[in-house]
Amino acid sequence: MTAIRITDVTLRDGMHAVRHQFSLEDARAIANALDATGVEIIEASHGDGLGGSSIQYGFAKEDEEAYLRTVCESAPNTKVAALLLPGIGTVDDMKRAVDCGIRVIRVATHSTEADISEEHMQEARKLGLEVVGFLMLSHMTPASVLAEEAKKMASYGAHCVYIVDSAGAMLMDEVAEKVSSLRAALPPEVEVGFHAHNNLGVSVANSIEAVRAGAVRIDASLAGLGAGAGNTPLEVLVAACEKLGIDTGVDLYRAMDASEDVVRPRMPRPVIPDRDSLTLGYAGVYSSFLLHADHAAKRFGVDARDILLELGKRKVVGGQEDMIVDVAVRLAQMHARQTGGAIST
Ligand SMILES: C[C@H](O)CC(=O)C(=O)O
Ligand SMILES: [Mn+2]
Repeated sequence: MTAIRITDVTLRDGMHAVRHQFSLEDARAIANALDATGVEIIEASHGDGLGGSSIQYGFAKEDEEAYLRTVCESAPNTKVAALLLPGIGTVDDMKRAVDCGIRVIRVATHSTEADISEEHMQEARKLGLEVVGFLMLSHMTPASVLAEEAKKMASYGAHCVYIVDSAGAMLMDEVAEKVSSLRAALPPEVEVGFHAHNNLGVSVANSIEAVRAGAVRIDASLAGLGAGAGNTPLEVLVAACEKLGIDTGVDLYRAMDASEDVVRPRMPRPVIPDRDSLTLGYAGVYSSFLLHADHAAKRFGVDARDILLELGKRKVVGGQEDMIVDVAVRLAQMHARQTGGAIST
């Protein structure tokens, strides 16, 4: 029987969907419920990883250490992971996270920039952490280049490297091609993982396709809570895997109950492919730009879809959040020129 290892990202990617406003009480309740499901790893941190709480990415409600400690204490049977984007989070942030109890670090870079993960991965290995590489916005990068980037991460000490569909822009054939390319390029002891966003409504299908192509680690979140139209819904993935004879180690009823009773009541808006989140997948834009684009659209009186389409054309990557306002202002100026009106701010 095929077996996969699931990492739940409700308390990290889900933070984007709640503007990083989970309280310690929310963290406790969700971590507790996840612990009971049997999921192997829970990722927790600001949506943009350690050190992400800032004017650029949005301030978190709670202090980072208090948040991590709460999750670790509330999930005693589960390994806790933190995300780290070099340049946002530092080696010191990682050491503090280890003091709080994390056992896995996931180091994320743009899919052509694995080299900036070297220092963080080597330090993580010295700290005895399980090390995962995260190649973000993988839809922008050809399979052969992703394989070379993944090999760099493996040489820095990664135990696993992920294809990350940050924009939810990939369909099944592309997932199969890119996951197989990593599987063929990496040493057998280095695992391949897959992280989906549901912007085109195919996160579960893509995740299954990834497993068929050789991925053994898959990300998911309760009720799909995550950036854009969310991540692969954990409970749906588990049900689909059971039907296909894929062992996830997760209790289906407990995952359903955690989703329904603990996470859905905490969702400020439905996490679905609506007109704006669908545009992310269609245009190939980083899912965590959604709420920033919605905010800029309201502020400058333009359509969020026009902002996202323009960002897609410009191939904007994570860290360029300030471009969202830039594009919104330009669209508003264009509109004002055409109608003879003024720009609202
Ligand atoms: C920082 C991003 O939210 C990481 C991630 O989950 C993705 O790229 O997708
Ligand atoms: Mn994500």
